[in-house]
Amino acid sequence: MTDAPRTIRLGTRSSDLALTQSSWVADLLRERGLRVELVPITTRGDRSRRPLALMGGVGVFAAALRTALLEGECDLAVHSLKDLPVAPVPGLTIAAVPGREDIADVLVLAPHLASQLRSLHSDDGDALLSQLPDGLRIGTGSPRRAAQIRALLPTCQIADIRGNVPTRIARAAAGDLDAVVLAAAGLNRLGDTLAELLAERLVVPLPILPAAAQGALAVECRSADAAGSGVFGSALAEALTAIDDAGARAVIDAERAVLAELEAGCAAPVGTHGELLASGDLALTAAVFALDGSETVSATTTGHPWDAIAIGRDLARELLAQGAGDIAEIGARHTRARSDAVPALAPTTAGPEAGPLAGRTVFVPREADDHIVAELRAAGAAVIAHPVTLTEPIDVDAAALAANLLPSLTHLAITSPRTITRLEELNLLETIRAAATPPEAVSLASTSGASPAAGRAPLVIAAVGPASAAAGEAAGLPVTIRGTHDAAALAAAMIAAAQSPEPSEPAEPPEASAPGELAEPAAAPHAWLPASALAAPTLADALTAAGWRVTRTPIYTTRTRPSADQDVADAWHRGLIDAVVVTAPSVAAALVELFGHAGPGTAVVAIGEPTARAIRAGGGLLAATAVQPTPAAICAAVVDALRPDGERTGEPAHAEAPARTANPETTATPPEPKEQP
Ligand SMILES: NCc1[nH]cc(CCC(=O)O)c1CC(=O)O
Repeated sequence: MTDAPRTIRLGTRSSDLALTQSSWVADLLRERGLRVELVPITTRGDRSRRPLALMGGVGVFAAALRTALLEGECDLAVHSLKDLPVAPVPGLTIAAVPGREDIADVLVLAPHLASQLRSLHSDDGDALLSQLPDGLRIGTGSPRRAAQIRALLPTCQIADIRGNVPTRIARAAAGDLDAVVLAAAGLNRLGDTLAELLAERLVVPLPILPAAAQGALAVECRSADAAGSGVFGSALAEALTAIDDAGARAVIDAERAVLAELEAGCAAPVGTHGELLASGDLALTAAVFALDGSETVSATTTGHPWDAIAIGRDLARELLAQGAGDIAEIGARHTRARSDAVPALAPTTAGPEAGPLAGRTVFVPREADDHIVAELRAAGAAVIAHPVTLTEPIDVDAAALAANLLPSLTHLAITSPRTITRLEELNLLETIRAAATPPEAVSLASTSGASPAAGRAPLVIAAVGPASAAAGEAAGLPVTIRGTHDAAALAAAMIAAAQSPEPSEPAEPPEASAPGELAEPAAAPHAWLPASALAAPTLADALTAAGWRVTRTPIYTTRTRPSADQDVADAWHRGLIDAVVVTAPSVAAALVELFGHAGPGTAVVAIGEPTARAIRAGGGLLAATAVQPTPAAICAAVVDALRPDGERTGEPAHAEAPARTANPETTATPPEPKEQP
C-alpha cells in the first residue's frame, strides 16, 4: 500500500456522448478512491479515409473498444448498453451497470413546428402529439422507432438519418426534417452542450417502447480485473461492484434476454420495457413491430428479479408463439452496411445474392482461386482471399536421399500437394515413380542408381486426402492408399494394408473389415514422410507405435508473410469481417502476428483439430471447427459459426451450451461459460 496505486486507463471514443459517459463513470470511480485517466481509443476506422457508410454501423466501435480491452490498451470501457450486442465476449465482463437514465424516446421538433405547438401551452405530450399536422417528415435510423412512429402518426414520412446526437438534432430544421427521434438519455447526458441547439426546438416524449437497455451504461473490463485477480487487485473490482445498480441490472438482463431469445440485434424492430414494481416484482413488456407499422405482437409478464433472464426469455417465446417471427425479420441482425465495404477489398467478389452466407464477409487466408474460396462464394459470402503465410523450401541432399533412403523404403506418405511440388523441385519424382511401379510394368528402372524393383515389392504410395492424392497422381505416382484427411486414419489404413495377405497387389484400398490371415513376419515397413517442418507428428507417431521405421524429412516450411495487407487489416480491425477460416496451425499464428486477435464480431473457424488447438493455445476464441477439410464441410462450419444462436446468451451461466447438430461434418465449439452481461 506504499506504492501509488496504478492508474486505471478508461478507453473512450471521442464523440461528445462517449466522452461525457466515460467522464461520468471515471468520476464515479474516482469518488471511490481510484486513479482513473481517459485514454482515447482511435480505431483504424476513425483514422480511415473511407466513407462512414463502409464502416459497418453500430457495433464496430464497441468492437474496437473491446479489442483495446483484450489487447491491454486500456482497462475499462464504457458502452451505451443498448448498442452492445447481447453475445458475451470471453475474457471480458460487464462489471457494472450504473444507475439508469431516462429510458424514453423523444421527438425533437424543428423550430417552425415548435413555435406552433408552444402556443398551445400544454405540458401533456400526448395532447401535443395529437396536434401535430399531417405529413410530417421525421428522421430516425432505427427500425424500432420508425415502425412505432408509423403506427402512431400514420401520415408521416420517415427519413433514415445517422450521425451523432448534435448532428441529428440539427437535422430538425426548416427546409430539412420536421422532427427527429432521439433517446432522452442522450439529451440529458449531453445537457448544457445541447442548450443552444434545443433552445428553439421542442422536446416531446413519445409513447413508444424503448430499446432494450436504453438509457443504461455498461462498464466493461477484463474478467480477471472484475474478479479481483488482475493487476489492480481487489480495488477495481470493489469499486465496480459499488457503482453497479443491481436493480437496474436485473431489469436490463430481462430486457436483453428478450433480444437474445428472439435472436434480434440492436437494430431489430423490437421494443422492451422492464421495471421493478413496489411489490418487488419485475414487470416486463416486450413487442415486435412490422416495419410499416401495420402490426404489433406484444406481451407483458412479471416475475421475481432473480429470474430476470428467464422472464425475458419466456416473454420472447410468448412473442414467437404469437407469430412475432412472421411480422418482422428478427433473426437477421447482421444485414448492415458491411457488404458495401467488400467490393473495395475483394474486387473479384461476385457471389450470388442468396445463399446461407449472403451478406456475410468471410476472410480466407488463401489465394483467390482456392476451392474453399469458391465454395464460400457459391454460398453467397463476400470473400476476402489473401494469404498470410508463405511456404519456403528447405534444402535437402536429394542425391543422398535417392541413394541411401529410397532403396530401404516400403512406403511414402504424401501429406500435402506441396510435398509433390517440392519432390519435383528436388528431382526425386522420377526415382519414386520407378520404385512405386510394379516390376512387370518396368521397362528400365535403374536410371538413377537406385535399384527399385529388384526382388522387392513396389513402394506403396499413401496420400492423406484427396488433394494430396490428386497431386500425387498428376505427378504419375500410383496412389494406392487414400486417406480421408485424417492422419491417424491414414496410419491405420497403411498398417492394415501392410498386414493384408496380398501386399504385392496394393491397387485396392484396404478394407477395414477384412483382416485376412497374417502374412509371414517380414522386416518392419519403412515409411518416408517428406513434409512440412511444421507437420503434426500424428502420422509418424502412429506408424512408429505399430513398429514401423519412420523417416521424417522436412522439405518445406511455412512462415508468416512479412507484412499485412492494409485493406484487410482495416477490415479486420473495424470488425467488418464476419468470419475467418483458419486453414492450418501456422495460419492461426500468422493471423495473430499480422492482425492481432479477432474482435468479438469475427467468428473464428478452424479446419481440423490441430488448427483448433493452435487457436486455443494462442489465446484465441473458436466459433466452430470443420472436422473435414473439404470445401463443403468448411462452408457448413462457417454457416454454423454465424448462426445467431451461436452468439446469443440469455442462458444462465450454468446452463449447458445448446447442442448444435446442423451438420455432422462440423462441431460447434461450445461457448466458454460466461457471466450474463
Ligand atoms: N444508438 C445511438 C445511441 N446509443 C446510446 C444513445 C443514448 C441513449 C442511451 O444511452 O440509450 C444513443 C443516441 C440515441 O439513440 O438517441
